[in-house]
Amino acid sequence: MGAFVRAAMLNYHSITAFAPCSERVTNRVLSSPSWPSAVTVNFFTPLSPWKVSSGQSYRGFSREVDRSRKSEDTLFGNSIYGINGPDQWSTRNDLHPCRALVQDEVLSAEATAEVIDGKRIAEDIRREIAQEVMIMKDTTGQVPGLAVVLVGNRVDSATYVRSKKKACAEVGFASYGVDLPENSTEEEVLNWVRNYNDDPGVHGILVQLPLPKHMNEEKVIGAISVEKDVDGFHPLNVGRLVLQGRTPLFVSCTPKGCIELLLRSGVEIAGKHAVVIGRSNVVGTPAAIMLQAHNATVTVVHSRTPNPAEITRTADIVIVAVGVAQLVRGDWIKPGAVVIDVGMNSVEDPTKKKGYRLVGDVCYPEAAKVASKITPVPGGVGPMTIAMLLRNTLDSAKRTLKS
Ligand SMILES: Nc1nc(=O)c2c([nH]1)NC[C@@H]1CN(c3ccc(C(=O)N[C@@H](CCC(=O)O)C(=O)O)cc3)C=[N+]21
Repeated sequence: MGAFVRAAMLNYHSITAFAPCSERVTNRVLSSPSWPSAVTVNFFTPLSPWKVSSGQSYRGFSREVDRSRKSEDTLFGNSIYGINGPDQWSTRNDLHPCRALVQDEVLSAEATAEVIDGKRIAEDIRREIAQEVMIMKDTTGQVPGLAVVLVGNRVDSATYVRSKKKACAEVGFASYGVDLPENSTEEEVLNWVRNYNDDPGVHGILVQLPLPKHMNEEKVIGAISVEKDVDGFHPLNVGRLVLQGRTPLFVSCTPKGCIELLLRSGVEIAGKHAVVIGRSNVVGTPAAIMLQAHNATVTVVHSRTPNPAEITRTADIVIVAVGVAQLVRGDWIKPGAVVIDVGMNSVEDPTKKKGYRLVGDVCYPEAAKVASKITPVPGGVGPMTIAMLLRNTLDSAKRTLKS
């Protein structure tokens, strides 16, 4: 072990390593019993596009590591499969007033973009679904059933689950579900999943994410029957989405909702340059694959992209899903581009009754002056996510009843 590593180890809560030694170093340090159970590991590669200097806050691959979790080994895999690390966007800490940094012509322009009304489009889809459910009930005596597994007491999760159940009731679905306490075991959650897997009245199973920290999400999602994975999160459905010609049974609801918004707003996708900002499993990555399948040329911009604004400015279609309030400014958008904002960030707002309001990942007042079409937050992608969940559940029921 070199002097550098020894020096790093003196600081018991943080370790910095330079690839390619990082995996060896971190594993060695973390397996040492003298280390506290949680440490922060920073590692840098020769490709890191920023400089490291002591005492300065830097954007390294910094990660809280809990040694009690076995499956976290992959966090340190700087391998041919890629460099693992969290996505941390460096932005100004305070919510900017949405105007300071853009050019004068953007500031003085009118908001000319057509608003893509996700709420209205989602209502149309729900009406179509309700119609089909009525026919199904008349002809087979059965209706689609959705089971929602909620674990823990996150207020936002409880709200989402409530709106999903309400949406189910409105279109005539049967709704099943269980609310488990925060301290439930993974085995209990798995048992509920298996129970719904075997229940012929259940056509779709949704395990609300995130799960409590002591559970392995991958394992729980993997336990959902592929035929009932209406979230499209099961690795088999994801794999089939990626492989050309292998149609997945279900596709993740949020990116599916984005594509549906584009199609129903008359936006041509084929031949266009689409930029997807964000590379998550649930939105960015599947959205990029789906745009490609619609013959767009796709660029993925992420937290390590050195010039995100410049690249995004070349896009005809922009889908943003990073979870950073108002990251995308008006001057990131090419005049006439179509902007789909997946972000849902709650920011303090004393003028509101609740004390907060929702903003997207796009600075809407700026972007609406440059784009030709744009989705609002709320009332854009959010309602479409729920509509696509209902659509997936209906498709699942149709598939079962046919076979
Ligand atoms: N297994 C799983 N599947 C999910 O699909 C899933 C999940 N876990 N965990 C959490 C996220 C989040 N999510 C939303 C769905 C609808 C709105 C929505 O309808 N939003 C409205 C209202 C927002 C409001 O006013 O609070 C809107 O944007 O207009 C938002 C967020 C699904 N998620």
